[in-house]
Amino acid sequence: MAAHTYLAPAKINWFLHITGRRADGYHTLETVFQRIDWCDELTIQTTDDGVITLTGDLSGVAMTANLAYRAAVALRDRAELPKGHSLGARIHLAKNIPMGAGLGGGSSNAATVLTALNDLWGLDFANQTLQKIGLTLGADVPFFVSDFNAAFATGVGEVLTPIDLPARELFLVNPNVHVPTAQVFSGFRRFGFTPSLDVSLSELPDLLPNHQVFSNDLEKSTFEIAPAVAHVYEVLSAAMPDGFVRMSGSGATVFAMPMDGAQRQVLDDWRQVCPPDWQCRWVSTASLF
Ligand SMILES: C[C@](O)(CO)[C@H](O)COP(=O)(O)OP(=O)(O)OC[C@H]1O[C@@H](n2ccc(N)nc2=O)[C@H](O)[C@@H]1O
Ligand SMILES: Nc1ncnc2c1ncn2[C@@H]1O[C@H](COP(=O)(O)OP(=O)(O)OP(=O)(O)O)[C@@H](O)[C@H]1O
Repeated sequence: MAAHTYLAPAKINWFLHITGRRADGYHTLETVFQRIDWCDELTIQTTDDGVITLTGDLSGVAMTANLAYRAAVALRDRAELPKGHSLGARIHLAKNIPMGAGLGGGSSNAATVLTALNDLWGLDFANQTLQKIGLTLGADVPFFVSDFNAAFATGVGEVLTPIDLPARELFLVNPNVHVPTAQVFSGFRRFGFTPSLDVSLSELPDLLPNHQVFSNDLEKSTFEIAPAVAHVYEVLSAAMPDGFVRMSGSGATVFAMPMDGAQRQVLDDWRQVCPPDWQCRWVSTASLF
């Protein structure tokens, strides 16, 4: 069968407040996810031989541990097939989104495989069902399975309410360090966390770039684990004293939203001196589809 190519976008978290901890150890949170136009690319061809393979940029992650591969297996396990019928797929992954970056790259890969194979295999599961399957793969997967450009999320990130946010240009800096999410969550408590928001969802879009109201409760834990992330945060904050600077997810990526042309120029100038092994880029939150 013909091969189909899909873009898997990354996300940022505009803020991330920890609101509690479940019995299973996962933390509940409130956050706003928004997609950005920094994408991985997946090419998928289906077969009826019952074999699923993943090739391309596996970046040291064994195929069977890769979230793109695990998504295909999870979906196939849920399919009720007529006797003798078997589902297979050849998946090729081209990575652009850095891993362990707080950008949800692996989660986005998983979501893209779920939605694409649901269509190509003719399974027609409802999106809500795909989100539930996605949640077994990672807390960010349900957002990427949804078709929301931006969403307010609670739970561990699976209770989603879409919100309309304006398209913005953001300056992202990833200092090329891999931050283990588990270690970040295990260490944040010492630094305290933000009380739950008391703003209505309708107020959120206008309030969002307000540095005082919205924070990321994981920042200090990540800064301690990876001082390079703290350095990026300090440099961008110094460059834009009244701008919006925030770490995304559990890091290592920090993003800045310039408030005016002068701040945009400052970031562009800073880009010229960005260390060669760091990834510094402008991205847009405009809807991709
Ligand atoms: C930080 C975020 O990226 C925000 O978007 C997500 O909450 C991360 O969720 P995720 O990708 O599912 O995280 P994983 O990398 O699978 O989780 C690694 C470990 O981080 C801890 N973890 C993760 C998510 C969460 N809400 N609470 C946690 O305590 C758990 O110990 C988990 O075993
Ligand atoms: N296809 C994949 N792409 C990226 N990472 C993957 C993939 N499959 C498995 N992983 C593993 O999952 C981990 C988390 O990857 P992912 O990119 O989803 O999270 P992240 O970049 O840390 O973003 P966040 O912290 O927001 O979840 C990686 O560190 C990697 O070891």
